Amino acid sequence: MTRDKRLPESELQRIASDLRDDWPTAEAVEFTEAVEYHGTLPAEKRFAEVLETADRPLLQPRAGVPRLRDQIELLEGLRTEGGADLLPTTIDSYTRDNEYAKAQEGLEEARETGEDTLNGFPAVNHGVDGCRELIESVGAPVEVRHGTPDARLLAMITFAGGFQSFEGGPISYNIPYTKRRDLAQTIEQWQFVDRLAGLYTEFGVTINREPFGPLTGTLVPPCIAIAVMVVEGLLSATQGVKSLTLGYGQVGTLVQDVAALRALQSLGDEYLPDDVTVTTVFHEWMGGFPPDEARANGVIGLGGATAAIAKPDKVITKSPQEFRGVPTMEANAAGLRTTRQLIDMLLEQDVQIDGIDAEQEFIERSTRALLDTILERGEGDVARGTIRAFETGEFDVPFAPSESAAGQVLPARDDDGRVRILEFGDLALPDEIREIHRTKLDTRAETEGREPSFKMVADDVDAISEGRLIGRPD
Ligand SMILES: CCC[C@H]1O[C@@H](n2cnc3c(N)ncnc32)[C@H](O)[C@@H]1O
Repeated sequence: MTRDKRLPESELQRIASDLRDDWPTAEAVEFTEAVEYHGTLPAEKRFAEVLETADRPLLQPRAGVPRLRDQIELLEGLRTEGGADLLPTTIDSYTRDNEYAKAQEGLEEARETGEDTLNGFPAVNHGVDGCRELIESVGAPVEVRHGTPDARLLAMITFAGGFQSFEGGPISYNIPYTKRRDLAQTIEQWQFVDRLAGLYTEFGVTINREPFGPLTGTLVPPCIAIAVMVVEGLLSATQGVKSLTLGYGQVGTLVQDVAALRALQSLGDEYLPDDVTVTTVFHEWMGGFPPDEARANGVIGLGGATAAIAKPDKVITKSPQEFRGVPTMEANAAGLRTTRQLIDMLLEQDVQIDGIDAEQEFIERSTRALLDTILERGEGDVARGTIRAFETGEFDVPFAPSESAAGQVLPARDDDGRVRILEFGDLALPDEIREIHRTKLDTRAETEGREPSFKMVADDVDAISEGRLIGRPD
């Protein structure tokens, strides 16, 4: 039975040795040697230290191409042309599905043709030495960004390869990313990842863990996103992780985004153990982008402005080519500079906005209601409680492809553009909270002369890519 219990070292070793059979590059992973290797890295490569000592929000893009030299060139370009403070390595989608043989084919084809045949960096195929060459060749700390439900081998190899930050979690990389993965199974697989990160930490190499805050990336109610972050943070902390960056995806409504980021930090500090350093990361809008690059820059600029007011520890930036997909280095660098411009212009201003405190209190009250139910369903065990609450629908994520989630929750924006809940399903929110959502959606319905309905949800999903925030009827 899945429990929120620290994985015994014997279990960690057994699983690691089984995983070695999954791809030949795993042979090179040797824990003690890897700890020594990390010890040779200079301070400016230590991810947690750079993040946790910064005096302003740090900027980090997403970026991943198949070949090692190209990845090095790309990351150095984003650092020097874009001003990235922290660097990513976005992993390809074959690797995310543990399809290492297909990733190998793609890598070999990329090497033959010079084409980017994969949509990311196949770190398992590059192996420990390839990862180390990458880490040594770029001028900033690097995080593994991916979307892998079973990320155990990827963690083994990238941790040994010098990476000191790793995105994802058992809910945030299951519910939004897969259809049939069993939640209990992904919780256990991520307990391995977190125990390995915890073990490196105990040997003096702090591995930063970043649960994936945006979830399905479109109109996710802040209380749901934050509840998932706290749950994944608790599961990681049990395994010995001491550096946690909780994430949140911009919804585009300034007051709600600032309130949500403040609630995220406050609830993270409250629920997670005192010896864990909790930081926050703000993902610029993860929904559909306008095709027009000037408008796309406007969306990115709003993200920068929001970050300047809310002051998260980190911002994941977007590019003006988001509508098209994977950006060029130049466009990705431009997204970094646009964000930086807004932050640098706004950061020192004393901006007072009414309504943020009230929204933050509402978000915190709603998040606590969800977390209380999860802990109650698990009789104090957050792993068990999470599984049960998803089974009953008391915990749920809108638009989730996963069969582990009921998928009954439907969000829609209120008259102010803030994300509210139209359909609750069995979500564990009490009536007085549900009433507030309904009242706010009724106000919008009155303004628009229509009933609150799924049509509002559909209109809101496309609104920003169409250049506005709320999907008002024409
Ligand atoms: C949750 C991830 C979605 C975002 O992740 C970006 N993304 C995906 N793959 C790459 C890549 N290989 N390089 C740069 N950005 C990438 C997409 O554009 C989107 O914004």
